[in-house]
Amino acid sequence: MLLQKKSQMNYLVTGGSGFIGSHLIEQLLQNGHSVINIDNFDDFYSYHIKIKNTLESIQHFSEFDFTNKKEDDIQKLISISQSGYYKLYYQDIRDKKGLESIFKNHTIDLVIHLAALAGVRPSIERPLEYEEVNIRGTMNLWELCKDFGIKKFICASSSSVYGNSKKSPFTETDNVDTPISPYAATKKCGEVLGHVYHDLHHIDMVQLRFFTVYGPRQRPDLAIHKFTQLISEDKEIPFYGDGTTARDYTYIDDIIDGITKSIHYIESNHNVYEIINLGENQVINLNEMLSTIESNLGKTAIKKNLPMQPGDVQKTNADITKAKALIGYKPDTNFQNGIKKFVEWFLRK
Ligand SMILES: CC(=O)N[C@H]1[C@@H](OP(=O)(O)OP(=O)(O)OC[C@H]2O[C@@H](n3ccc(=O)[nH]c3=O)[C@H](O)[C@@H]2O)O[C@H](CO)[C@H](O)[C@@H]1O
Repeated sequence: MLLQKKSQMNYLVTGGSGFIGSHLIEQLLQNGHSVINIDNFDDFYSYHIKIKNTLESIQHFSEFDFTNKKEDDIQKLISISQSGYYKLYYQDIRDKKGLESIFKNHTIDLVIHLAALAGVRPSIERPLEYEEVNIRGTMNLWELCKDFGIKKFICASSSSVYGNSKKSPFTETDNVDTPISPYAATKKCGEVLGHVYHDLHHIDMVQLRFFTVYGPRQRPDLAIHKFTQLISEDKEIPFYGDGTTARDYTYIDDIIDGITKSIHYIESNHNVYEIINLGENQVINLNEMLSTIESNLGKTAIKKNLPMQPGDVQKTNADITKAKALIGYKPDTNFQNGIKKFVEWFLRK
């Protein structure tokens, strides 16, 4: 269980049972802070994975006996995870009343908002739900920050806001008026509305543009995890396009470094509104990504070639000059090492 350390700050993390959130909470707790986790255990992927993420984030390593009744399992998780330093709320950010009772019960120094409906391609099927969660849900949090006087907010944005920009690498001052998926548009909208709350209500804000994050606990729908799973089961992988689409894949430890440095930055400065790219500034195409996984697994993929998917951008590449200069961001995981660590985790889990 948790180390009982002196608490320094009270952080509210939304989406704290997800991939990035659970790593962040683990780090914050290890640094002696108190954390409130709000997560709705959305069925975008199995709640079992989110329960395991949560337990790992609080360093609870005993077996969890799943009843396979979601509500019961989550209640059990809540009862074993609560401590003086960690509180888990099974709560949807669309439900403002529910959120309000949490804000009433706690003194919160800073919100780190990671909860979202993620995934570019599913957003084309369910655009209204993406709007409800990613825009209205986010506004609910800002409304409550306004009402409860919470002045520090870090928000997850995405490299997808750059759309099919031909300019490379992408800098924060580039025009991002041409997103190509509902998901990307909701993230851009979050940046814009966030500025309104900063300007009108003096909420200091950092918007982090994450570039396709991977590593242990990666979401199972993201290509690196999905390919690794399918190859290991000798199943076909859906391979979109001709293999030339490319991403600035970012290792989870570097993202956590970027978030914790953003926390330090926002806590030490006033009147802040910043958009910051968090990537590696390293472009890997789909062919290279696949061959790196294959060589780490010691297996060859069975490829099912499919057309490029609507909403998918051709290439991403983060200019991280601003992140380095402003917050001291220092990513240091190259793709080969990152995949090696990911596959080791995958084979262990
Ligand atoms: C450029 C962009 O929008 N990036 C965002 C997007 O990740 P991505 O869409 O970049 O991540 P992904 O892992 O889904 O896809 C990576 C690469 O794999 C390809 N692929 C994917 C799945 C599959 O079954 N077969 C296949 O070939 C896909 O075409 C792409 O070239 O969404 C994430 C959240 O969900 C983050 O917000 C990323 O910043």
